[in-house]
Amino acid sequence: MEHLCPATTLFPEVPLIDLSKPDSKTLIVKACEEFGFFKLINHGVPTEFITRLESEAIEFFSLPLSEKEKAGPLDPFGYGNKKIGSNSDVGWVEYILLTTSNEANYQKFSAIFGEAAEKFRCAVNDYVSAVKKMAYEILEMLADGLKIQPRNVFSKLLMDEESDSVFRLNHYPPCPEHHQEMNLIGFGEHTDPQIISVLRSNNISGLQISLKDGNWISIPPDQSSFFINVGDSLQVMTNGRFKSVRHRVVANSSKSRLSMIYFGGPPLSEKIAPLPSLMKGEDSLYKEFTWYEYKKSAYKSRLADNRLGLFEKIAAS
Ligand SMILES: C=C1C[C@]23C[C@@]1(O)CC[C@H]2[C@@]12CC[C@H](O)[C@@](C)(C(=O)O1)[C@H]2[C@@H]3C(=O)O
Ligand SMILES: O=C(O)CCC(=O)C(=O)O
Ligand SMILES: [Fe+2]
Repeated sequence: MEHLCPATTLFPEVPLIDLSKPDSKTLIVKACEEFGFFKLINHGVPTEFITRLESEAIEFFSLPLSEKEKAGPLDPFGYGNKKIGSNSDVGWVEYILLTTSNEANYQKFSAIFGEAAEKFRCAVNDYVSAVKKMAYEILEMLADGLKIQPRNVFSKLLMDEESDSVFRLNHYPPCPEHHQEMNLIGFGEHTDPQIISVLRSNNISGLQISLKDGNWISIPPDQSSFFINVGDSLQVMTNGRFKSVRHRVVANSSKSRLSMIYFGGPPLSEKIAPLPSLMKGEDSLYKEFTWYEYKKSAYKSRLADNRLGLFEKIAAS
């Protein structure tokens, strides 16, 4: 099990974006360049969708393990416990992974919940639809802030019917005492492979992000806000101008953390390459690849690996 370096105590403020303010598109660009991460308020996602999904998730994670396991094994969707991915990564976490594009996932849940599965499905659908809309808006503000056209250059990839997006519910149970001196990892450090991730958690701490200088900072939780991560694909599309943020979750000693994350990805056939309008005579830092190729390689990697390294023209040191 991984040991953690302590998070620094002196840290810069994580950018706070108020979607209702007119200057937010410039601030979003700055946040994506400096941190690859920001906190979002006045987001427009109805609180009712958030609380309904949260109670459905609590209900599910409170079931006996033998019941929850009926929604497994991960293939790669369904219920997972401690194992993350298929390459020996583990964390103090249990979770549900779902595609956002087809309903096949839910068959596993019908087997356990019967008719109650429909309630769960509706709660996920309402929440994901609202969060997607907000993600489109952010991506369009990013295009405006970068002064590139068309303004749907990023958002159209998530809007596409073939968009390969994922939704995840993570539950981090309190970490038992005999594990505490291990400084237990809930979810090990990594970057998200997709374009953008939209994270919402309950009021329990644990999320940390890595700054450019390699120091880790703890992100105070806020259940009424969202946290946005730049993913590897957006890093490539901006030719490295935006950085995908390394982040991790530390297990809490006494309370359960619950998070819900929408990972907005492009269609599998999409070429992921720097946008010509952002290159201004520069060379691409990356070799050409499709999202399918990147994803295939990502799923063979360990959680903490630098997955983009393989696709950089000058190999990462
Ligand atoms: C170890 C792994 C888990 C992961 C697939 C991978 O091989 C490397 C990337 C991991 C990650 C991180 C962000 C998301 O949580 C996730 C669903 C994704 O798309 O990439 C996970 C993958 C997973 O848990 O299956
Ligand atoms: O659960 C969290 O707060 C973050 C988890 C995460 O980074 C992920 O699932 O990719
Ligand atoms: Fe992540």
